[in-house]
Amino acid sequence: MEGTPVWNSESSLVVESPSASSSSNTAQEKGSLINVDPSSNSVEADQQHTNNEPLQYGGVDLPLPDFSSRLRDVLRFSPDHARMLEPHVPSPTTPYKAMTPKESIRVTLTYAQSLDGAIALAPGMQTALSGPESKAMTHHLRSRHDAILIGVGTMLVDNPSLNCRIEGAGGYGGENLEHQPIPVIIDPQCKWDFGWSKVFELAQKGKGRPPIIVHSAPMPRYRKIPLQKAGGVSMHIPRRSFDDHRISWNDIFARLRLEHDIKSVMVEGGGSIIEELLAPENFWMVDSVIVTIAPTWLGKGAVSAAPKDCVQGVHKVAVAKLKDVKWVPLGDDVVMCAKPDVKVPQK
Ligand SMILES: NC(=O)c1ccc[n+]([C@@H]2O[C@H](COP(=O)([O-])OP(=O)(O)OC[C@H]3O[C@@H](n4cnc5c(N)ncnc54)[C@H](O)[C@@H]3O)[C@@H](O)[C@H]2O)c1
Ligand SMILES: Nc1nc(=O)c(N)c(NC[C@H](O)[C@H](O)[C@H](O)COP(=O)(O)O)[nH]1
Repeated sequence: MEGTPVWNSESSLVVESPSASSSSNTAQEKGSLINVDPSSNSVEADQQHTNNEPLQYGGVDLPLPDFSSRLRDVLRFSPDHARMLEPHVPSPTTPYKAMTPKESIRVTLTYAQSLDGAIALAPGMQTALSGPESKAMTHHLRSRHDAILIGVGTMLVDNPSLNCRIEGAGGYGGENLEHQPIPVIIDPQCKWDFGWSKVFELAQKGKGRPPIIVHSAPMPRYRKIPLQKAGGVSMHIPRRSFDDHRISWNDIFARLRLEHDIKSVMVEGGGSIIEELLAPENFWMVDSVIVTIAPTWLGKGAVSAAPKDCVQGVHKVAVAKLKDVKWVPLGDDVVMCAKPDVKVPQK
């Protein structure tokens, strides 16, 4: 389809951050980044002088301008909006709800949809739905989670950066890899070629962390070696059973917590992943739902975020419900923040 809007790809930076450093897969409780200017969402870098040669005037060296935090495509999110979202993002005081303390991980399900409940124009198509303000919100959310999780379908279609480009995050004016989430890709059959991805490029540049790939089929050496060389991790989790190719979400979240100390994960899609987590057997694992609704209709044939229907006895019932709902207008979009209205099953 011609003229389909897509999100801008990763920023080529005018000035390299001096502090790119080694990455670690050990997660930490995350604090908040302070973003000072609510009126602006991106900072254009001054392109007039980008190398490290001293500027000269009449044979005299002039002091170099300070570009350290003036990076192209760096995003800002208004502190007022950040405060409104605060009860819906993980913080060290948010109680865990999982079954055992070891399995405790806070899960935020977040995505953008049209007015007809679609997340992309067609299968295999990246579609920009979030406006600039809600895009900045997504990156603010990324800064507040230890990990960001997507399905391989999204990875193959979108080739996303999966890093945090909020001003002050590591590689974007901040130190090391501070506030950069660990990308987690659910890729049961090892289809993703990490070596040719943006995630790889950003990890090499110190602007994002190397990923964890969750798979159930054996990972071939030609995939594993570049992954491990870059500091990434292959996490083998067997599928549920012989006739169910899926991996259990309880296993995925428990292993992320137990083996990598990931205490919070932001699930960004795509369609199949959202549908699975909204299903009654999984929805209790979700702590927070944050959905951006964009003022557009994508039409029939679009990729929907609709879970399988639910029948109790002979009656159809709602699949999933929310409570503590808050609506936050952000630019032309509206963002719904809420908590699942479900009981945690007892073991
Ligand atoms: N609007 C948004 O917020 C948003 C967000 C993300 C993706 N998208 C769009 O969604 C589309 C991709 O969606 P999709 O449904 O094709 O792909 P997906 O990203 O949901 O990935 C699906 C794949 O993940 C794996 N998977 C999922 N659950 C699994 C489980 N329990 N066990 C084992 N493997 C599992 C399977 O291989 C499956 O084929 C793209 O068009 C993308 O642009 C939109
Ligand atoms: N919040 C949101 N609004 C959208 O309009 C849209 N298309 C996505 N899609 C999510 C998906 O994971 C994308 O691939 C990444 O959002 C790409 O963004 P990055 O390169 O990682 O910054 N997400």
